[in-house]
Amino acid sequence: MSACGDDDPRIHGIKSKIRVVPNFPKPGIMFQDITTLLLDPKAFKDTIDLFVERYKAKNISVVAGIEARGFIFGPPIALAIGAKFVPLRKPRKLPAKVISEKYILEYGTDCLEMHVGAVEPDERALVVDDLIATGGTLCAAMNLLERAGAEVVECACVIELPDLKGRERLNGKPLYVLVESH
Ligand SMILES: O=P(O)(O)OC[C@H]1O[C@H](OP(=O)(O)OP(=O)(O)O)[C@H](O)[C@@H]1O
Ligand SMILES: Nc1ncnc2[nH]cnc12
Repeated sequence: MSACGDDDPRIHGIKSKIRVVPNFPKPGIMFQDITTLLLDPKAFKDTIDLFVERYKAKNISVVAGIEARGFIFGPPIALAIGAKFVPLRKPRKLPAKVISEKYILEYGTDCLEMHVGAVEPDERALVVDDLIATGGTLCAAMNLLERAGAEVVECACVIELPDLKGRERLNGKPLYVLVESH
């Protein structure tokens, strides 16, 4: 599911504020830079509002945000829909007992961790990040939540790189994005 096909006038404004930086952090990568979106209060608010409108009546109790850029978009969504926010962090950042999931990136490998006890069995979870590329990060995030017994209702990203076919790694779990970049 994507809002790209919608005729919501806010989508064009959001897309226009995402800066594309060629060859960062490696040759051949077209880096989608959301820091320029954050510089525009209307485009940033429109981004949050679109997610809040979609999720406010879906009975979601936990928004899980992926380090680092999911920490920008996840908390305002969580506050607006009345859900708790759970950070999914890179290794050795969380101080208490964690569960971990390794994954492969477009440009390397990494691991996500979640605090044990942050999520209760049967909670309804939304996973938030800025971008889906290969889908490895979202897949690891969903695995963490499901290992804790939560139901992942949907994943939500600002940007999808559809050419990398990340959706195919989500095992049929719905993904909602605002803009696509080819
Ligand atoms: O779909 P995938 O191929 O898994 O890639 C998507 C992930 O890559 C980026 O994060 P990155 O790992 O660069 O970390 P950062 O946000 O800490 O810079 C992005 O913010 C996503 O989390
Ligand atoms: N092209 C890209 N731009 C920004 N973040 C990314 N994460 C993985 N691929 C990316």
